[in-house]
Amino acid sequence: MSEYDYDLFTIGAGSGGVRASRVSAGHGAKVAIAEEFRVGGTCVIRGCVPKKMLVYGAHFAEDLEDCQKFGWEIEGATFNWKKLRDNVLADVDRLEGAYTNTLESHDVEIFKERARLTGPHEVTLESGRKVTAKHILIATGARPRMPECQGAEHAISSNEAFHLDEIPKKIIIAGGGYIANEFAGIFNEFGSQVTIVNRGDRLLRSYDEAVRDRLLQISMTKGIAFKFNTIFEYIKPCDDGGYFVKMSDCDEEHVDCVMFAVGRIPNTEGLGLDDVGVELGEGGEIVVDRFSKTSVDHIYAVGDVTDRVQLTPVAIREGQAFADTVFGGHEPIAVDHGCIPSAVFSHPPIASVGMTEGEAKNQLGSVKVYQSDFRPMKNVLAGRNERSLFKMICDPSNDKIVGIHMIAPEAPEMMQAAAIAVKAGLTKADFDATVAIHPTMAEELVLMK
Ligand SMILES: Cc1cc2nc3c(=O)[nH]c(=O)nc-3n(C[C@H](O)[C@H](O)[C@H](O)COP(=O)(O)OP(=O)(O)OC[C@H]3O[C@@H](n4cnc5c(N)ncnc54)[C@H](O)[C@@H]3O)c2cc1C
Ligand SMILES: NC(=O)c1ccc[n+]([C@@H]2O[C@H](COP(=O)([O-])OP(=O)(O)OC[C@H]3O[C@@H](n4cnc5c(N)ncnc54)[C@H](O)[C@@H]3O)[C@@H](O)[C@H]2O)c1
Repeated sequence: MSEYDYDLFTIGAGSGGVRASRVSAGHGAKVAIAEEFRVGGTCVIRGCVPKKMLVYGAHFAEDLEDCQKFGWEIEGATFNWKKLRDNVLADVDRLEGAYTNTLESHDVEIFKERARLTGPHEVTLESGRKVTAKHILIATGARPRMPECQGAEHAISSNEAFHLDEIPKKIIIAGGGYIANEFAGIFNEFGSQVTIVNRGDRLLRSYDEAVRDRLLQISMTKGIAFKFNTIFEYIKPCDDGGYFVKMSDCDEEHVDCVMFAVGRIPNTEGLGLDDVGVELGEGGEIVVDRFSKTSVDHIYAVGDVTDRVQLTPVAIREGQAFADTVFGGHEPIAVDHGCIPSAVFSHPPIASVGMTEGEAKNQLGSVKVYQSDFRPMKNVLAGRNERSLFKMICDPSNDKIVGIHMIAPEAPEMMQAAAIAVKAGLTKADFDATVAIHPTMAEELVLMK
């Protein structure tokens, strides 16, 4: 008999926590998990999944415009936001059920309540119940950061964007990263007048400059407005509805909605981490080693709460590696955080793997850049004046590809395959040796000059 109630207690049933718990249970561990909101976490409930469905929904606006050049007559087509919203939310309910079933079918006990540490091996649940575990995994994710300005409480975050009663006629989105650009595309396609307000001077800081510039130019052509180096002074409710917003160096504006998308803060407050000696970093994130172990030997942390790379597939890998390391009888497994492909589901989307041209120049000194700047065939017939851009960055000393960057329809779908080649260390010559699939956009990958 173990001296503990469980071999593993996981706090947070999101991407990282669910994977870690299910796999640990599969390895034979007795596992329980606590979730204070909904099983599935950010990605499933109010992140990647419902966001991508809205991106699909929004894209029909352009398809309906473009299809007319392809002979379709669509008179009378209208958009019903509430129908889309409710269908998306219903699918989220379905997915929550599927995640719950997965845990239950692996005999993971689910506590649908908040949990916190009250001793090195003790977890106390909201209901007051105390349980003990040999190992504890913190997988509590992150939450939207809400900047401090007068009236900030009137703004929404991405959490609320999925539940709006109406699409705002006019919306200001603060931020310039993933969420701001994705939701700007969504709201713009649904007919909102969108302004992105960024504190800094550039969008999507970690992406290649040429690709970022292309998104900015296309977004502006679509009607999205941008303000850079601008900060909020106040947000005041207006008696007739909506809000008056004052930003630095701008006149007061009236909008229906303000959304903050200025980064996410790790959920570490009120967890009792200090009391048991778990070290936190400057941003409140849990400090971990290569194996996701915290400063306390039997306490681990994975996913956004560690603020390494805030992406679902990374949280899942960290959860899997933890489970295999602690309960799978493997040698300790460290997740490789190098060369992680990523995408921004803007309109059009961006996708990237490896170093940007700037990063490669800093690291390698000189680089060889190949490029393809083209108008996709579908856009030509549709009369849509939107050009796509592919960039390949190579190390001139050995021809190895160190980065690929794209902005194009379906760029994330193409990038997943291209990223395998970059991760495997292939060269420009390997791409040149591959016959194109014609006519596709992806063929530009093997035809870059
Ligand atoms: C709008 C949006 C869009 C996104 N789109 C993408 C995308 O397209 N691709 C991508 O890869 N990533 C995307 N992300 C990021 C992705 O969602 C996260 O990186 C991922 O969900 C992190 O997983 P996690 O397990 O660390 O945390 P989470 O999934 O956030 O799970 C943490 C869970 O812990 C629970 N919890 C917190 N504290 C406690 C407590 N004390 N007790 C009990 N439960 C607790 C929370 O309720 C939550 O369910 C997006 C994020 C957002 C916000
Ligand atoms: N497609 C995806 O994979 C995807 C989608 C959404 C979110 N995510 C993850 O979630 C994380 C959080 O997304 P995010 O968009 O909130 O953050 P982000 O880190 O991508 O971008 C934050 C932006 O806000 C700006 N900013 C900061 N403070 C500001 C202020 N007070 N006023 C105006 N602008 C301000 C920053 O300059 C930056 O451009 C991302 O880093 C990403 O890891 C991923």
